[in-house]
Parts: sequence; C-alpha cells; structure tokens
Amino acid sequence: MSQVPQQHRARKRFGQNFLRDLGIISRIVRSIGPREGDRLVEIGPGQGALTGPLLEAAGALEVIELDRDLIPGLRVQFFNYPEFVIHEGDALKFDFAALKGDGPALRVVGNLPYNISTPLIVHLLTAGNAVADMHFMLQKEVVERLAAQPGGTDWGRLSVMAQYYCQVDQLFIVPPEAFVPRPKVDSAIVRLTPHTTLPHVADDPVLLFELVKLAFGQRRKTLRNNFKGRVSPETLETLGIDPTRRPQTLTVAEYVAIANQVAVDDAAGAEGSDKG
Ligand SMILES: C[S@@+](CC[C@H](N)C(=O)[O-])C[C@H]1O[C@@H](n2cnc3c(N)ncnc32)[C@H](O)[C@@H]1O
Repeated sequence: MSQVPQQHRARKRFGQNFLRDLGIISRIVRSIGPREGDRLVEIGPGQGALTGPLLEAAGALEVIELDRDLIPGLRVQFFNYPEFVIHEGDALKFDFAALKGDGPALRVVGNLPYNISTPLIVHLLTAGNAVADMHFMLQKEVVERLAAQPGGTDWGRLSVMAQYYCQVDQLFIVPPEAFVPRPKVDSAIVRLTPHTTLPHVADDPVLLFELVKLAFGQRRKTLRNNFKGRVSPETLETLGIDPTRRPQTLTVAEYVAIANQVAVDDAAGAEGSDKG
C-alpha cells in the first residue's frame, strides 16, 4: 500500500480523524470486499488510508473530498491509477444518481466526517436506486441507532428511515487509538444494503417521514399525544395500534401502515372539502 508523508494538519471543521491502524484498515477493506468492475465511490479519502487498498483491489475508484488542500497529495499518491477520479466538493450536495447514470449501482464507502454523517446518510438513502451498498465508519452511537430494534432506547427516526430503505448490519467496533488525531468516542463499521424490493411500501415516503418525526417528537409521550391534531386515536385503533403506545415500540411496518392510512384519510378529507 502506498503511503505518502503528509504535512497536512487535521482540520476539526472537516471532521478529520485519519485512520492509521493497518489491521483495522485491512479488516474494513475485507468487509467491503471490493472487486474489479465495482463502481466504488469513497467519501472523504483524506490522506488515502482506505483509498490505496480499495484501488489496489478494484483498479478503479471515484472519491469526493471537500478539503482542497488534500487533493494534490491524493493526485501524487495515486497518479499511477488511470481510473482514479477525484471529485472536489461537498458529498452532501453530490448527485449520486447522476454519477450512477445508466451504469451499475454504486458501492459507497467512507470513514465519514462525524459532524455530517446523519445528513449524509439521509442524502444517500433518498438517492433512489443509485446505491448498491454502503460501508461506513461512524460514531458507534450512530451505528447503534441505525441498527436498533423496535422497543429499545436507540430505536428512533434514524433507525426507521434506515431500515425502511436498507438491511442494516453493524460489523465491528473501532477504538479511538486507530486514528490520528484520536476521536473522543468509539467508532463502528456499518453496512447498509438497500432492499431490492421494499418490504413495506409507503405510498408517500415524505408523509411517512413527516409522521415518524411527529411520533418521536417527545419519546416519553404516547402516540396519542405526539400525533395530536394530525393522526386521530381512531385511525390508530382502526389499524390495531393502541394510541397509548410510545413511539419507540412501533415497527417500520406499523409506521408505514399509519402513513398509508393517513394518506387515504387526507385524500378523503380533501375530496370532502372540495365537494363542500
Ligand atoms: C474522518 S476523515 C477520513 C479520512 C480518511 N478516509 C481516513 O480514513 O483516514 C473524513 C474525511 O472527509 C472529508 N470531508 C469532510 N466533510 C466532507 C464533505 N462534506 N464532503 C466530502 N468530504 C468531506 C475530510 O476532509 C476528510 O478527508
């Protein structure tokens, strides 16, 4: 693996914690299992800790890096890979669907900047069928929320959204010592594999996530309270959902059922008012 001495000072505002532990790096790459022909995309290559072994395995890689001071180092380090492409810019604004185009779906990887990891995951989850799978290093606590099960304290908006779209697998924990500079918290590797067919289909996903946000407005309160003025207790009862339940006890299937019923009720209400 090529390593270039870098004079770069890690920047906190870019969430820069560079991976240094070769054992961890090779374990991450083995979990990804890159192969020739994969459309691999790395978010935040930094100083190339994962970039090198990914390129070696797949021969081609596109990276998205926001810190322009890191770009020259990457160009030098990987100059001998003709299929290494650098996109200089913000992954939060990056159009992954356009990058996929008519080609195979993207395999997205990254040791993500922790300050933007949640919006970035939401951006990718909603990128249609652009993504085949994602492997991310995240704060351990975020991975626990992504992979949580209904009924547990970690089950929340992010869990419902991730599991609506994906199979979520928590792979392994990475301690702070694996990075320079060391983060204050443990990290973990997660694999997100978008469902080829959604197990539960919301007629209107925007409405689904609006209702999930409302439901989790106050975790200690009941659905009846959190949904006040938007979803009636009668609607919940029609679906066999007890309005006195708390938001963290509902499954993805139950949230989807609520959203689909509310869509029907809203449409009936609109029709009624048109006639009135
Ligand atoms: C935690 S570091 C990981 C660096 C490298 N992959 C490693 O494992 O050592 C996060 C990387 O993401 C870059 N970055 C931060 N915000 C970004 C954004 N919005 N879009 C793309 N890259 C970003 C940082 O400059 C940095 O290189």
